[in-house]
Amino acid sequence: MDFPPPDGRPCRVDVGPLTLESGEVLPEVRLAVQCWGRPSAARDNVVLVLHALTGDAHAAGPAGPGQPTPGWWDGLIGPGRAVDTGRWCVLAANVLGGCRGSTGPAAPHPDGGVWGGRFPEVSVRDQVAAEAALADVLGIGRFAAVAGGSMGGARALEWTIGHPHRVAAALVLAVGARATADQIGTQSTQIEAITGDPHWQEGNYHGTGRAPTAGLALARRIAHLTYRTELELDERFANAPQRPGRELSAVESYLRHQARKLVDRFDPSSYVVLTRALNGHDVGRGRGGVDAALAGCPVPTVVAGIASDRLYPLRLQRELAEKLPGCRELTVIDSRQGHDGFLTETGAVGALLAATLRLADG
Ligand SMILES: CC(=O)SCCNC(=O)CCNC(=O)[C@H](O)C(C)(C)COP(=O)(O)OP(=O)(O)OC[C@H]1O[C@@H](n2cnc3c(N)ncnc32)[C@H](O)[C@@H]1OP(=O)(O)O
Ligand SMILES: N[C@@H](CCO)C(=O)O
Repeated sequence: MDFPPPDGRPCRVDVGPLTLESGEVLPEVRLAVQCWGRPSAARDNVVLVLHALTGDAHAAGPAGPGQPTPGWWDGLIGPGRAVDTGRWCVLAANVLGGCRGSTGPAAPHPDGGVWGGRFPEVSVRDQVAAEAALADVLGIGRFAAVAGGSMGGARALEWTIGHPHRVAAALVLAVGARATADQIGTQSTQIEAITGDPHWQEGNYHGTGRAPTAGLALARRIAHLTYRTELELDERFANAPQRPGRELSAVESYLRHQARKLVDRFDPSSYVVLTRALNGHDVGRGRGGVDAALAGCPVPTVVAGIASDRLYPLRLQRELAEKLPGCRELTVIDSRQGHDGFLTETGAVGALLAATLRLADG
């Protein structure tokens, strides 16, 4: 098949059927893809960038019609940028289970309806298997690099452990080897906010005119608090009201705004499917445990975390750096923005990408 256009134009790629970790088979998997720069004849200069929970294939470029957010690593990808598209070809795909063009609960079922509540549970490993099938279809034997933060970091790590021969170098950012009790605790609370919404309808709400948007809004508010820091929020909002004399606090207004923006661009059942996948993230599953899985991974890797990240604290990246034989450096990003630093700290993330590509150059 032809490679996606080099100017970031969205396209969809059929990657065929996929057998999931659970044994269930998804009969037709399609991934929404964007690409910047041209692949070499050998297709050995392709860098796979992996988005986080609510991201999509739009890693670079502005927001626009049909594209509600600017690229999540915009500023890092392009001519002369950290990932120089004069040299590298950058590929991004919306994750399996997502709602931005890839096969997921809001996508068409082969019977002509919508998957809805019939969409099976997928794991981070299944998501990587779908990306590996995409690489097969596009004729990419080995990525020059895979890179991602948060859920994108979980997939980057799964790539290096599950498909080490297909990755020359990796950036694993703001993630750990498995979900922690704290993450599962807050994330399962978010899931319940959605599935407990009277409009949830067992996930079969598409086309009914009623969707669990109140649940999704609540989930995002809970999540957003875990993405930022106590200090940042207090410095920005303290205990101020949104308007003098009004009851609504500024931080509440801010969280409502974040929630509204997500509700406008994201499907609640995708949020549930992807959050469940994150809750099940565990590189040690079926591989003799975390230590054995990490010890068997030779891929040259840059590991990084954010000092103020309370969702994926630094101890998790320290563990990765200690136990991954291929880890070349552990970088700590100093940011007041907590977990979201993997999106907002452009300068530091650019340096990490540059370091990863130096590893790819051998
Ligand atoms: C994984 C992915 O990559 S997904 C694609 C990109 N990510 C997202 O869109 C995820 C959702 N957004 C975010 O998580 C964050 O906005 C980030 C990480 C992208 C950016 O963070 P920051 O630049 O620090 O933005 P911040 O958290 O301050 O939010 C700014 C918004 O809050 C609004 N805001 C600030 N204070 C208030 C308030 N008191 N009341 C209401 N709204 C407020 C601002 O007007 C601004 O609105 P806008 O985004 O509509 O322009
Ligand atoms: N802000 C990010 C954080 C999750 O890692 C997102 O919405 O995907």
